[in-house]
Amino acid sequence: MLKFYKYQGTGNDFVMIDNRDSHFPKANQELIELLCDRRFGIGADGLILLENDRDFDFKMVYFNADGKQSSMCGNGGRCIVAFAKDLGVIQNQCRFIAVDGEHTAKISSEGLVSLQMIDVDKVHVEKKFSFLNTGSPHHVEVVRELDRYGVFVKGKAIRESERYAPFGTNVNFVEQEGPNRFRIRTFERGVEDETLSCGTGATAVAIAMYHQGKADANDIVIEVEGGELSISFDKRDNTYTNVYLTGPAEFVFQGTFNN
Ligand SMILES: N[C@@H](CCC[C@H](N)C(=O)O)C(=O)O
Repeated sequence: MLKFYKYQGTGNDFVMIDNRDSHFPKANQELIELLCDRRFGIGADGLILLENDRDFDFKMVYFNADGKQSSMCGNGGRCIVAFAKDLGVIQNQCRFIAVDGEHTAKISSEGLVSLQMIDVDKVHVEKKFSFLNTGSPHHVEVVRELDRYGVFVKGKAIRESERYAPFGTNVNFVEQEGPNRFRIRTFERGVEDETLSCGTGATAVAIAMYHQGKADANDIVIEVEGGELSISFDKRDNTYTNVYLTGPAEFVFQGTFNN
């Protein structure tokens, strides 16, 4: 019997496992895929292990719904902070280690989790899109009529295109809603579908829009299908630093899985 917890951050949902005693068989890709399966398992966009680390409050190990370990997950990072607090591992602030390095985070009195993301020193800008890495790789493209946009078909084609082979990319389609406010829809690598939110994606869009002069504040609101995220940063010598991703991260339910 496997004890699990389910969390979500703006609709990006995760199976959380307290793996401080190292009991979880993390090489078992089929099991992780099954746990994330929405019909035969618990259902989630990804699975996250909370583990002990000698130098940090905890370690985050992230797997996409396809069962493979992947790059950083921003919403998952915010959710594991809420999970660590619920387990009593931390109080309202922490320092943890993930695949892309060290992260700090704070939980506000309203329960919003603010997660420091990696610095970004490269934004590749083309006429029709931009590409940057915010812990995970992101293609960012401004489109019209986002509501009716073919996110699945167009996102999948870009994700699988020669340009991003062999590793692929996440794909964000963006529409400006107002000054320093954007709405996005994201096709996620490893889920191979549109998700309701992507934290590293929202961060990438905020930085890409600022970088191209479509935003002029260093605090940007990103509306995602599952809610609202805000991204703040400083720009120094062409590097985006003190990048913070802020939004809700909530416990949904817990249970045991018969494996
Ligand atoms: N949902 C995530 C991104 C997770 C990683 C991504 N699917 C990848 O493999 O690149 C987020 O909130 O950042």
